[in-house]
Amino acid sequence: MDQNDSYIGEAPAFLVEDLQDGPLNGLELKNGTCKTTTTVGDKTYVTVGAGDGTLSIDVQIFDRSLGEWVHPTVLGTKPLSCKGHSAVLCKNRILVLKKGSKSDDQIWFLEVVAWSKGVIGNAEKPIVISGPSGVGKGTLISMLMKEFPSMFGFSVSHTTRAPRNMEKDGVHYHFTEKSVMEKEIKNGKFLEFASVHGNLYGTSVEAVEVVADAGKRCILDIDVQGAKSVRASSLEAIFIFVCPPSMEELEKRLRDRGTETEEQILKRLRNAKAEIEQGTSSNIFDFMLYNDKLEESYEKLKKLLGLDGFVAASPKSAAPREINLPVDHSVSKIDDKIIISSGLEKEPKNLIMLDVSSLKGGAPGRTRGLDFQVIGASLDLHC
Ligand SMILES: Nc1nc2c(ncn2[C@@H]2O[C@H](COP(=O)(O)OP(=O)(O)O)[C@@H](O)[C@H]2O)c(=O)[nH]1
Ligand SMILES: Nc1ncnc2c1ncn2[C@@H]1O[C@H](COP(=O)(O)OP(=O)(O)O)[C@@H](O)[C@H]1O
Repeated sequence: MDQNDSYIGEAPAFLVEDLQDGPLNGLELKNGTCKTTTTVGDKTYVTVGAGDGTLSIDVQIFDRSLGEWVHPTVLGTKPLSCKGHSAVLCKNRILVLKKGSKSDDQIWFLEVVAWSKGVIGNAEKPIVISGPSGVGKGTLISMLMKEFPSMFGFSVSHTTRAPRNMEKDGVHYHFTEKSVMEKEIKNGKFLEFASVHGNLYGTSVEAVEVVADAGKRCILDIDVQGAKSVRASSLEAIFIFVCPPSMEELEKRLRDRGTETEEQILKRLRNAKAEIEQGTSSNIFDFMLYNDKLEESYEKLKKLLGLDGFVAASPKSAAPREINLPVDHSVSKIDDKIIISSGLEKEPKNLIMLDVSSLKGGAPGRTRGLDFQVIGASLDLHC
């Protein structure tokens, strides 16, 4: 087997020799340019990349107390292939710097053991909107997205229910077979999922990441069980519960929408009572929004989100700053600062100082709150 061809669970002899020499935090192994080791307690995490840029980064764990390799289940979306990588331990997570990758794909965190992409700066909290079927969640969200298209993005859920006439796969939902979705749930694809009105619904980690990566604030339309799961997750969000003015009005809206069978309407109305009870009595939600007169409710929603008086055409907040990571580099750590220096001896030393003191969020999702400073002139910095 080639030295770059090791798989999780298989321990090439040279690697074991390297590992038994003692902790090698963040150093690249002498025998394998694309493997890095980081020791956390008894375990040495070996991140294995490919030198030829064709394989993605894998994780192997060597349990030093047992002298054995452990087979890890690694959650989260894996980083794509790169031309090698560096690794350094910080704040109980392993910071992985990818070489030769796009500027928005260079920094990753391996959170023992789940991947989360490192993003410079802070994004606004996602918004979770819940409420009974027919109360007007979709209508209010559409109004918001229409008025502020560059500010908000919709988290496209997966569901096993059949599409309605006007619904498009990948836009309103990812319409999925039950067996496929159950398998994906087991594989850790979902941030949350629930059985609602007899069908499975779930928010994939990717659905939220895609919106955040586009620099937009994510809106999730999910039921109360889903909101409860998100509350318990690492995703920090604002939770809004939409209430109908009365059960009669809710029934009227559901019937007038004309998208459900009589059986489905009755099921949704039965479930609405429990949802309203839970939504209004639990501590899950930060705000209650009574959707009586639509225009008034929409104005209230904008106010909750600090958008009243906001001019939609005004320029977006400053674009995120990007690091231009030198392909050849070495990494060291002083307190909460990671020092990345250009590895080329002939070139003047260029330093990037990555500040990890304000890290927020994490797997599954994105680790935010990174800041950096460039010390040295010749590194390209896109601002
Ligand atoms: N937990 C969870 N609930 C979801 C998700 N997507 C949609 N829902 C909820 O499922 C319920 C039914 O949605 P849908 O079939 O589109 O019907 P509608 O609410 O009448 O438009 C609603 O309460 C949605 O908020 C999801 O990803 N997770
Ligand atoms: N404030 C309101 N007053 C009257 N009808 C409304 C109001 N809000 C929404 N509707 C209508 O009620 C129906 C259900 O709204 P919808 O947004 O699909 O609900 P949900 O997404 O919560 O299931 C739609 O036909 C919509 O046009």
